[in-house]
Amino acid sequence: MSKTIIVSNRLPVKIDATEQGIQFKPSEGGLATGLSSVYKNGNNVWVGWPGTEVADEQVKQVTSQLKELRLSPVFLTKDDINLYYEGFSNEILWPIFHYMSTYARYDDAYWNSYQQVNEKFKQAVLQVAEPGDTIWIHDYQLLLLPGLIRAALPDITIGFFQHIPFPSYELFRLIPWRSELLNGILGADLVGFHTYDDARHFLSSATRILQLKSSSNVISTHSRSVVVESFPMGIDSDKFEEIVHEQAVRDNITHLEESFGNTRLILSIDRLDYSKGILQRLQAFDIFLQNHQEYKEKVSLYMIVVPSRDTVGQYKELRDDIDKLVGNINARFRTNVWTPVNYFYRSFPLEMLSALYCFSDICLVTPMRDGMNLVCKEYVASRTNNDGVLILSEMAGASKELIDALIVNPNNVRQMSDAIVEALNMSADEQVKRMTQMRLLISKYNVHHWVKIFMERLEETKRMQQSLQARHIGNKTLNYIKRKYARAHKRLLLLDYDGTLTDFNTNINLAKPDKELYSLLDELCKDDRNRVVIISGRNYTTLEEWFGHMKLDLVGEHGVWHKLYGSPWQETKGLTNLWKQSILPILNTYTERTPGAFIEEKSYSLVWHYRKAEKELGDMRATEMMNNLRYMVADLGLHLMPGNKVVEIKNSEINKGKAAQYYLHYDNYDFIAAIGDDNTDEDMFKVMKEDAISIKVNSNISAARFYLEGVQEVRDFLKVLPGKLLITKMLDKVLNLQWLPYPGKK
Ligand SMILES: O=P(O)(O)OC[C@H]1O[C@H](O[C@H]2O[C@H](CO)[C@@H](O)[C@H](O)[C@H]2O)[C@H](O)[C@@H](O)[C@@H]1O
Ligand SMILES: O=c1ccn([C@@H]2O[C@H](COP(=O)(O)OP(=O)(O)O)[C@@H](O)[C@H]2O)c(=O)[nH]1
Repeated sequence: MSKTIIVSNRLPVKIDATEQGIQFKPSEGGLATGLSSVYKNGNNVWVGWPGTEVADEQVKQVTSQLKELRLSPVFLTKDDINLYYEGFSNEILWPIFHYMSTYARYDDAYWNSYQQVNEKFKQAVLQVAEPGDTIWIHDYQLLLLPGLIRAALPDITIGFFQHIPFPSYELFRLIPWRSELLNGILGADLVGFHTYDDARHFLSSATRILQLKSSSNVISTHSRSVVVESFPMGIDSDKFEEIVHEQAVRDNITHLEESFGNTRLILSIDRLDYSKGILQRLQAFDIFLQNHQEYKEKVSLYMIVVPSRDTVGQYKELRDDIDKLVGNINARFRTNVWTPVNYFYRSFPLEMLSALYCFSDICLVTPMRDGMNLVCKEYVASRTNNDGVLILSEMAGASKELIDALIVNPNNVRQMSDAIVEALNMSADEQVKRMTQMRLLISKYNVHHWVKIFMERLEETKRMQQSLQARHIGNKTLNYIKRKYARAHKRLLLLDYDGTLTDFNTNINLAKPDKELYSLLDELCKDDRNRVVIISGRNYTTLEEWFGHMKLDLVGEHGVWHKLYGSPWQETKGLTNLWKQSILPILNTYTERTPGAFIEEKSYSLVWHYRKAEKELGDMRATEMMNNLRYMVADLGLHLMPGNKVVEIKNSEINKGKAAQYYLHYDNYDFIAAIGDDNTDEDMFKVMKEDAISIKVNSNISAARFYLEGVQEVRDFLKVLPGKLLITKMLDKVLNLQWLPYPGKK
């Protein structure tokens, strides 16, 4: 039976070495607490670090004890912990991803260790992985792992989920090893984040830094399509609702009632982390106490800070700063019967957390940045009476869902202090109204729902990839096409130029044919059975200059100009270009506003190029321009054609489909191939007969039957097409029989 292998830096349990021997305690932190409800299903396995250095002589025992829990340990040495965990993960990635770039310390030793430890995790996964398994990798400590596993197991299903924010491109690109990290993540089939913004930022970094193409939320890497989406993580809400009724929790609530009497409690729970906004929260509480003497002895802050990463410099400092500020506030406001801030620097068992969630009137969750934040969700799930108020930072992923909380900006300490006053004065009805909405959401979008939709999407992604992969021309398909080619008496080859025969160049005049291209075209033209046509959007003068001397047919400007080999150029009759006077000034205004953009004027079309402009700006301007021109273009009988970093405006009766049709009617061809990479080539694919060899380059979303990755693959394909057949008649029969059904035109 196939299984899911969960991989994260930390296992859901950590080692607690006591005098009685080795024991395991639950790990803190959202990832471990959230996923531990899930991995227990079926025969799933969890691979990760048991949270501390383990002496060599204990490795065997720890491994076998963990194995019983279906946990597979990765042991980290002291150096690994210093350099990979505290160093690269928590002194580079954590601050950058939480928008605190000045905290980052770029160090080659950290990077080397990060690579080595990701490799260690790969080995651990390979030991348990079997064909058919699904591997689900979690978080920023393991960004290289999807790529490493993909290289070892090319067909395995890999999901990757990041629990912390993905920063904007401007932050991410600061990291010296940004390309390696992105390539690592893209080893996955599905990449998930908590919020839409994180997914959008990732797409932007991957396409800009790695120069990859994307269509909506799908990135085309050189060998696969990777889907990027948001999956906001939920909690095990039933668990939090049910535990409220347990005796241990009731006892804890009684103790809290005894200790706090009528004092209203504001709850704050975090790991020690500068991203959690603990100091700013204390400042807000300080302002609240200063400005609202009426709450003296009536309101206390109950603040739990769970020790975390306290060997990292910034965390140590933060701990000292919290100690000081708590001391300062208490020293100034404390009375004989009241402590304003009840501060605990340690972790608590679930039964105590649950009692605190139930007992506290307000939960104050105000991180400066947080991937999701599960504490606020746990508070909501525990409010079985539907009362209580949640004050939530707009910088927490959870704020995108919990819109009925009092939403605050954690940098605005006055606003937070005001929100405390508003919460203390909120009517019971209003509390119930808000809490009921939030509880419905938390219960529906729980952790099981999160796992389900992630896994379903992962399966769907794999199916999509497999169907696209089937269109890629591999050896078997190539043999089939070669056979067809060899048997044919009259062949038609319709070849687009830019992006198909030659790579894109930011300078359009430099995308010239080279020796290799000339020689392969010569080879094809030599055969009298072949009619080779370059069918391009380029103007005819350029085509004449580059190919006029060859035994080729040429089609320029998508069909406006036409030259049969041996005849002069011909122009399509009845076209007008008077419309240019109206359109050109509009294109000029967009060119003025977009550095790098330029206009190409052809005899019957205008092209707005932005290949030299900043990509996002160019895309935005192109969309704006098309919206602006839409009605005018329709009135003038023109067609707007978005392409790869271009928008072309041309007569609506001209397109590559019509140009191709001319050839289809011209003769009776028994082998037809059409190859192109752009939107304009889709018109050509759509008029092809069912048995034609239509091939889309660089994108697998097309009406074409087949797909090739890049110019070099097209060239290699055209080179081997006339070559010797390596298959026997019998094999040919098998291949024909096994041939894929025609995928249908879109
Ligand atoms: O393992 P540690 O270094 O001790 O840190 C604890 C975990 O912190 C982070 O949690 C994140 O995941 C939560 C669940 O998705 C999310 O609510 C929160 O916003 C994140 O900060 C970290 O992502 C984990 O890898 C750590 O184990
Ligand atoms: O003493 C404690 C305090 C908190 N938590 C848990 O730690 C997690 C914190 O997750 P969150 O997403 O809020 O933040 P993270 O620490 O992962 O950044 C929550 O599930 C808490 O219940 C815990 O196990 N023990």
